[in-house]
Amino acid sequence: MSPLANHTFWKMNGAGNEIVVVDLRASSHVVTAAEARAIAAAEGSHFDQMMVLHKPRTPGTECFIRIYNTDGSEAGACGNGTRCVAWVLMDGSDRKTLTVETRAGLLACRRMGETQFSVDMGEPKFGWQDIPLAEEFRDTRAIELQIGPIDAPILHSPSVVSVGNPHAIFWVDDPYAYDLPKIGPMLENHPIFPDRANISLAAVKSRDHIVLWVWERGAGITRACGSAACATLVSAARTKRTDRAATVSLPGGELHIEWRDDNHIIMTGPTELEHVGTFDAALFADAA
Ligand SMILES: N[C@H](CCC[C@H](N)C(=O)O)C(=O)O
Repeated sequence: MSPLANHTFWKMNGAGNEIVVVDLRASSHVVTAAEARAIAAAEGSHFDQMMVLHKPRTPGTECFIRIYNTDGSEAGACGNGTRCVAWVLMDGSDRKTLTVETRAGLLACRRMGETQFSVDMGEPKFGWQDIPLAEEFRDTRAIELQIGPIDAPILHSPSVVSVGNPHAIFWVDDPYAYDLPKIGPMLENHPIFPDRANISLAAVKSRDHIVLWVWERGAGITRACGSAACATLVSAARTKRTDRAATVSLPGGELHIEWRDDNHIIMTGPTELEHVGTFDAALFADAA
């Protein structure tokens, strides 16, 4: 029995990151920011990210995905949500691989187990204009950015990178020792980030283990952020803090990230189905 088949709405999570998947491949409707906010606010359809599937734009892909944050803004990448989409699209078949498209490009997905999926998140971009930053920084392994008193900053010198969306990673001993719900919004909206940024606090525990807590652009604190895990691993490897593969422990679970020699980042992790339904307005008031 395939648990996901014959529906157009799925409430899922990826390592605790709350994901709604909506299939609009049979429709030409494009969800507006206001609609996304209303769906996020309704009981039964709350999400950190909503993955809306549209008809494919590129031959060989299953769909074009629009990714919405809780605040209605759109993102180019969502690692945990992409794993959930892979499960939805592979469910009920013996397919093990498929490709989807987002604003950030094509993503190849692979089934690794019943509910375990890998996504090729593509290549990181380290150039300041690509992230983007508001001013030139030649070296994005550590940029001049700090909060707190000038002579005793609370956080400083993050690594910055784009993995389809912008990330800043601050290296700390214990992520949970900081008031991220308070600090996060200030850094997310700092003028150095013209498109805002996802803000991570990362503790390197060993060459292959990182503990991570994330304030997400447009969504706030989440229990896991796949693209942040990717951004953190490549930044850690680039600054010689870790090797090129590591387990990243987030509040909601663990992701395995590998930065391959061909420069692609492979993220592997769990997905979970919470409930299914049909995409119509009534659903959002009372999801089964
Ligand atoms: N939770 C996501 C990231 C969502 C993207 C986002 N908050 C943004 O860049 O606007 C993930 O698993 O990768």
